[in-house]
Amino acid sequence: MTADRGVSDAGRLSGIVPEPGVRKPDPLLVLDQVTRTFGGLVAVRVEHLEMQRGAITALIGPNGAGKTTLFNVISGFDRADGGSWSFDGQPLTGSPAHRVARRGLVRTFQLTRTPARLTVMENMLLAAPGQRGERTLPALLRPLWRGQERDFERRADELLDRFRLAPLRDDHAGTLSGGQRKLLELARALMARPVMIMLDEPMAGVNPALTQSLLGHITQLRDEGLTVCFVEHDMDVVMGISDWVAVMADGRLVAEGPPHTIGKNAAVVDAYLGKRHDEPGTATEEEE
Ligand SMILES: Nc1ncnc2c1ncn2[C@@H]1O[C@H](COP(=O)(O)OP(=O)(O)OP(=O)(O)O)[C@@H](O)[C@H]1O
Repeated sequence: MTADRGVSDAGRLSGIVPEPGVRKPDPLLVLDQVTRTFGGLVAVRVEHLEMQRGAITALIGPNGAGKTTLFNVISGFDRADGGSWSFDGQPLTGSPAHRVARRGLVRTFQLTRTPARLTVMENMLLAAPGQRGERTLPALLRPLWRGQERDFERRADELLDRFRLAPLRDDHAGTLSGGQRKLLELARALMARPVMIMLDEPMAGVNPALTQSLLGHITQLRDEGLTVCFVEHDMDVVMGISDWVAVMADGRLVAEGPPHTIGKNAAVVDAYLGKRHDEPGTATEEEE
């Protein structure tokens, strides 16, 4: 996980034509003709989308654009009706969540999934890869398993230190603030040493101070070589940390480009204004 390659992976996006479906110099995740329908509703219909390795890609769009559904499909928490996608050059289409995670693609959820009655450390260990335990492991191998447990605990402690959650190690997750839970969710996602993380609204419900801290952590992870895709409604956050922005509306990819180009893009303006004209705006839209 190092970005020490002369020009960073994210930097290699400069000069790419900002148009939907454009090819990237070193794509890690590639989607083709991905569709997901619910009854008669087409929630996702993405013709082609590439996410650059080592970059932070923001996935934005009005409410109901299909962002979470796309996350669910790719990460194996939902099924697609059609299409294919690959990760690091190998097919990933239709892989269930545990296999997707094993391949190095881990996602977080809009609403955190940190079991409240478990301690922070227990939450971390629950996210360890493999989840090998005494039930599944023959008694003879138990010493090996204990060794693995110690490795996981060491990894968990490193991450809790990194995210300044170490003092809360033995507290129940339920006692954490919304922002601390988001940090824990991020730390949990990193237990498996992923190649890419997909974060669904990582800043939602986080106070401004912790938002800054989370943003710093995400850019630092990118600088270490991690590929990041995140869904976000807060445009300051999107403009602040993303290397590239992909915009969805009505299930389709309607625009993509560097953050500074997106606000001026007619398709993006249409997507948001259309939404605003059709129905009462959301709090986020009204703030813009
Ligand atoms: N399980 C489901 N059953 C039926 N319709 C669904 C389901 N999940 C999503 N949808 C619909 O699919 C469309 C896309 O929803 P999705 O949640 O992916 O949008 P989004 O861009 O993530 O929105 P938001 O920003 O509000 O989270 C919406 O019209 C939504 O109502």
